[in-house]
Amino acid sequence: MDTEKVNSMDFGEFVDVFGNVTERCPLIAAAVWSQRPFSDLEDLEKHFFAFIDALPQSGQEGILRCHPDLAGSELQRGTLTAESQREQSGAGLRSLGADGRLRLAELNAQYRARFGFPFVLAARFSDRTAVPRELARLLLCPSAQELRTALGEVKKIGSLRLADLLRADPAKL
Ligand SMILES: NC(=O)N[C@H]1NC(=O)NC1=O
Repeated sequence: MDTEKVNSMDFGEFVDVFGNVTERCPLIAAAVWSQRPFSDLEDLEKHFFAFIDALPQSGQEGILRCHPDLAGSELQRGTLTAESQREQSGAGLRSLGADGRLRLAELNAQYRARFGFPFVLAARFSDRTAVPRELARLLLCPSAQELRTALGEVKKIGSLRLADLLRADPAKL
């Protein structure tokens, strides 16, 4: 899909296509549509990220809370969004054994209790061994930077999703 195609999309089509660039936050795509025309992928991405950066802390935490747990029950049930299901499955989280799932559930719960939002990590840059290791590491870090770190992961996920969409044939979306 080229930039011209993106710029020609009406509001409904744009939100249908880009609504899950940020997991379960179609409002961001709805706002970004008003910023067209976009010069290229980088420009489009810049608008998504600028929207996130401009939110108050409560909005940024809201974005994090829209993310499903890594290796949570939705992954096992297959009820995640298509993107999330692919990312988590690709990282091998679906094939974790019962012990691995339990350990991650415990770490996810500790993280949520400590920071007040769920642990978010770009699964496509990770795997089932690295996810619990990273979670355990962050639990020992000072909390001041954690919101910024987590939003960095949201942006990595968004970048990869945007790149996939722009590579895709619009007829197959
Ligand atoms: N919690 C969390 O990080 N969820 C996600 N990460 C990712 O790459 N896909 C997700 O659903």
